[in-house]
Amino acid sequence: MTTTALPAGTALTSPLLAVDGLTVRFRLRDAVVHAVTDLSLTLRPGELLAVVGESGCGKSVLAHALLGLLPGNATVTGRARLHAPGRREADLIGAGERHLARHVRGRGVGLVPQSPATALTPVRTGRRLLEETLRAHGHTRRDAPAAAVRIAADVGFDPADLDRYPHEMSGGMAQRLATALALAPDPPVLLADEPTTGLDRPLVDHTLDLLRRRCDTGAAVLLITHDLAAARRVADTVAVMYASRIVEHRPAEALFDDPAHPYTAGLLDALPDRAFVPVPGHPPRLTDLPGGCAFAPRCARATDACGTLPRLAADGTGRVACHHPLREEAPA
Ligand SMILES: Nc1ncnc2c1ncn2[C@@H]1O[C@H](COP(=O)(O)OP(=O)(O)OP(=O)(O)O)[C@@H](O)[C@H]1O
Repeated sequence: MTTTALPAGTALTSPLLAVDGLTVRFRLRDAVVHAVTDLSLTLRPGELLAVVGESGCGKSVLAHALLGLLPGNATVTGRARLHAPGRREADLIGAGERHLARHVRGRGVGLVPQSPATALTPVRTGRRLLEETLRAHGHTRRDAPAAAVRIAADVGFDPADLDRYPHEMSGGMAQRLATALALAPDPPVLLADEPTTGLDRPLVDHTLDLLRRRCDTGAAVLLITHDLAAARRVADTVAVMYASRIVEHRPAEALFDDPAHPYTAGLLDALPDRAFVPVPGHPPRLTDLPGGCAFAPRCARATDACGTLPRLAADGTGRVACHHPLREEAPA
């Protein structure tokens, strides 16, 4: 298992969430999908960690593994522990469904799902969904209605639309309702999986600022996003995933100004306000990963050394898994 090095600049408080060596495999009839491999990270109070990477690299599976939401063909190994203030430490991987449902999902770790339209119960209005969630988490029958209106307004959902059913909502409205539902129990850790999908620019910024404010009051957010501009706007730390593994992890400013992994540099070069050149080639199939560095076939810096798997090693400000990193610092 990889040791979790703390990116420099991260506060030295105890983590709310500590993930160590998390690995997820899906069994298919004639293959195994390597969806998440030996993934270690911590999330501290006040930290907004953005997890970025191309489609299919394992970001959503990571979030679902932490909440015990994977289907029956998944095997999950490794450790993930939630240390919420004032509560008993929870083992997210070893805990049974009953414990996760009662004590972890919602109140300990909230999830803004990637496809809210399919996650929302279709036969209840937005108001009913929100009020029921609030009442399940300590609000009284009397104060839940006002709290529902307040939370809806906070996420930019017009309270006048709360009596709509999910199928009467646009994708963006469903997205905001899903965010309101995840925030209603006030969880210390929030996993937000592409929470700005379907929103126009002002609402994207509104949602990102809302997540930032949660962290500023001591909660922690793991933001899964394709949108590097979003990560740059609000993240304290960024973990870049490639083909199921973290390949770089460091404070956002250092990562955006001075990336070490050629893949990170490629993602940044693809931004419209930079070179606007996509990373050449395609990610490998997760059923057929090479033994060495999975990025090597797309990497201009690859050499024979890349035939062996690079270790995710600490460097000056964070961690990188590369035999030929772009930064000056020698691995620590
Ligand atoms: N139930 C499943 N059975 C088999 N493979 C699965 C299953 N669920 C996910 N996968 C595979 O796991 C890999 C990681 O998927 P994941 O949804 O985490 O990607 P992602 O990085 O979140 O991508 P996106 O940004 O497109 O959502 C993909 O190859 C996906 O096809």
